[in-house]
Amino acid sequence: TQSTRPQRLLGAVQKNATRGDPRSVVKAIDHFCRNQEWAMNVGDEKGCILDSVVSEVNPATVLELGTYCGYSTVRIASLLPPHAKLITLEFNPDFAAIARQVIAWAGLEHKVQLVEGASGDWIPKMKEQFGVETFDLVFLDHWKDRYLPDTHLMEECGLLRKGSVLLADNVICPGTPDYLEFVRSSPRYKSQYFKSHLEYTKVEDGLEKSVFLG
Ligand SMILES: O=C(NCCO)c1cc(-c2ccc(F)cc2)cc(O)c1O
Ligand SMILES: [Mg+2]
Repeated sequence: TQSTRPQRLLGAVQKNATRGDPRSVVKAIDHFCRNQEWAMNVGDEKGCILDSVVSEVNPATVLELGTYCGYSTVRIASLLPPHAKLITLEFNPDFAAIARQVIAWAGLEHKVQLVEGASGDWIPKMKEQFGVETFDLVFLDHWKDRYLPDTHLMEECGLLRKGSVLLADNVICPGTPDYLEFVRSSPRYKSQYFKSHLEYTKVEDGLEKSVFLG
C-alpha cells in the first residue's frame, strides 16, 4: 500500500535527525522538503521570522492552529521557557498521528498538548479543558478561511489579553484576505507585515503579526 507524504516526511526525520534534538528535526524536514517533496510546513525562511517573534514574546502560553506534521510546533516548543505550554490543534487525524511522532522524536512531548478536532469546537472549551486563562501567542496556520472567524471566537471567549500576539502564516499565499483586511483596519489590533516567501519556493508570502490592544 502507498505511503502518504506525511509518512515519508516522518521517515526522513527518523532516518536523518537525532532523537531529542529539535534543531536536527527541523533541519531534516527542511532538507526533505527542499530535495525530495514539497510540504506545507512554515519552512526555514518564515521559520526564522517565527523564531524571532517567539523569542521576543517569550510566551508562557501558546496556541497553534494547524499542526500538520509538527514542524512549527517543534520550532516554537524548542524556544519556550521551562514551564511554558503549547496547545496545538489539528483537524486531520492522519496529520495528527504523524505530528505526535515528530514531536516525540524531538523530545518535546512534555511541552506540547496536541488536540485533534475542529478549532471552532475546541476554542470555546480551552479554559475549562486545559485551564488556560489567555494566550500570550497564537500561531495561525490552519484553514485560511478559518483565521478570521477563529480570531473573533478567541476574542469572544476571552482568550486574548492586552498585548496578546497573533502571528498568521500564508497571508499572501494561499492568502487570507478577509483576515488581513480585519486586523489591518481594526482599531483593536496593531498589525505588521513580515515579507517572505512561500516555504521552499520563490513565490511571495509573508507573516502578519498583530498585537491585540484589548
Ligand atoms: O492549507 C494550508 N494549511 C492548513 C492545512 O494544514 C497551507 C497551504 C499551503 C499551500 C498549499 C498549496 C499551494 F500551492 C500553496 C500553498 C501553504 C501553507 O503554508 C499552508 O499552511
Ligand atoms: Mg502555512
